[in-house]
Amino acid sequence: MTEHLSVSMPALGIVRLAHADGLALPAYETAGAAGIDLRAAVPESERLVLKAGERALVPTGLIFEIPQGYEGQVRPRSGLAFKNGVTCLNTPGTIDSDYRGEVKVLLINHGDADFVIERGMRVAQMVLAPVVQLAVEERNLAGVTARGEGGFGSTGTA
Ligand SMILES: O=c1ccn([C@H]2C[C@H](O)[C@@H](COP(=O)(O)OP(=O)(O)OP(=O)(O)O)O2)c(=O)[nH]1
Ligand SMILES: [Mg+2]
Repeated sequence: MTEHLSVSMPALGIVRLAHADGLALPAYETAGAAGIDLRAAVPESERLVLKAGERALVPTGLIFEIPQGYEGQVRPRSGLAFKNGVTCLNTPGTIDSDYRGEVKVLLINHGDADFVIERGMRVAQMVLAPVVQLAVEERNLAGVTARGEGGFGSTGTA
């Protein structure tokens, strides 16, 4: 499902760790999908049970080489959130382009039943997005604007 992608775009590199052997690599499930789904690389024999209210770091068994100038955003899957109350606690999780560790998904079970994570289950999705880095400068005063200090609903609701 990547034939339509521009060849001028840099590729996302993926290095598979031993515990992801046999799992499908993340891929765009449809031509217009924003994210690639991340699969749980938990051992077949030791299903991960996320009790109601519990959180867990779910291994993907993958190291990503994200091109410089991009980030990975780990986001929940709406199906898991709607059906099971299972979501990413730190959404969107930030994957830095210079991170070379295993990507993990921080799931939390907000539902009222145990949630069993099986090997290969698609537990989250990762959206690649461009990022800008700006120089950081300390200043004595901030410039005047019409908004000023107004915020947190200052413009009303209607
Ligand atoms: O859901 C996530 C979020 C982060 N990470 C990894 C990749 C990321 O590049 C790194 C650091 O993430 P972040 O900057 O959000 O965490 P931190 O608490 O600021 O840690 P650090 O001090 O290592 O930056 O942890 C994941 O594997 N999954
Ligand atoms: Mg950080």
